[in-house]
Amino acid sequence: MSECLIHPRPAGPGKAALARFASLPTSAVSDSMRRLVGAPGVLPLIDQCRVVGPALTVKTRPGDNLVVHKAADLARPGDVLVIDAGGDTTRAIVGDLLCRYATSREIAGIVLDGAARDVAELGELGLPVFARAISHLGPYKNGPGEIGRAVSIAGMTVRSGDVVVGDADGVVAVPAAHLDTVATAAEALLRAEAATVAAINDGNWDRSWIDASLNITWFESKES
Ligand SMILES: O=C([O-])CC(=O)C(=O)O
Ligand SMILES: [Mg+2]
Repeated sequence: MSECLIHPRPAGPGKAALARFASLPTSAVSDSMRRLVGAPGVLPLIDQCRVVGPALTVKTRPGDNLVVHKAADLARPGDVLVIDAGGDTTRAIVGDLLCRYATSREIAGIVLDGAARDVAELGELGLPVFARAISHLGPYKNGPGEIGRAVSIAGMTVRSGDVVVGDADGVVAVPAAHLDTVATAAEALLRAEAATVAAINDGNWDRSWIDASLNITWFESKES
């Protein structure tokens, strides 16, 4: 027997707060948090990887997934399992069976600071899985671990109840206390970017900001 600490869950985001993130890209969300929050290197393993949902955090011993199975039993429909496996990439922490079970429990996705396997089957299953690496070496099932405490995913702190947004660019977690502020900023950013796209398409994107920010020295070429 090994230890598994299980912390109480926070209330989590309301439906309206979650809905605001449904179509926001990760890039706009992280830009709206001063470009300081992200999990570089934790990337989607399958195509069409888009997930939004409250985090249920898991800290597991690197190379071992016993507590991840426990967390899959405790998760609520719509949760994203956010697993800190210490960034270890030698052994897969999740694979086809665990992901099938997660899907049967309506878990929305998995974010893993570690490795996964059975990638072909995961593609067929369609569960959004984000991981640092792929490894065919399987996990041990001995524990210990912890469920529901703050974890670190490639340097990004995630707490249970934070909103996880994942897409083709990776994953970002928005602290539960800042959901409305970040969503409002991201929505404004998307409106501004849409205006820039229109200007590019019309051939009139104002480029004066580049020279305004640079102290340029031009060297004459010999030919001139
Ligand atoms: O053996 C494991 O626990 C991981 C795995 O491959 C699966 O869940 O299919
Ligand atoms: Mg497997």
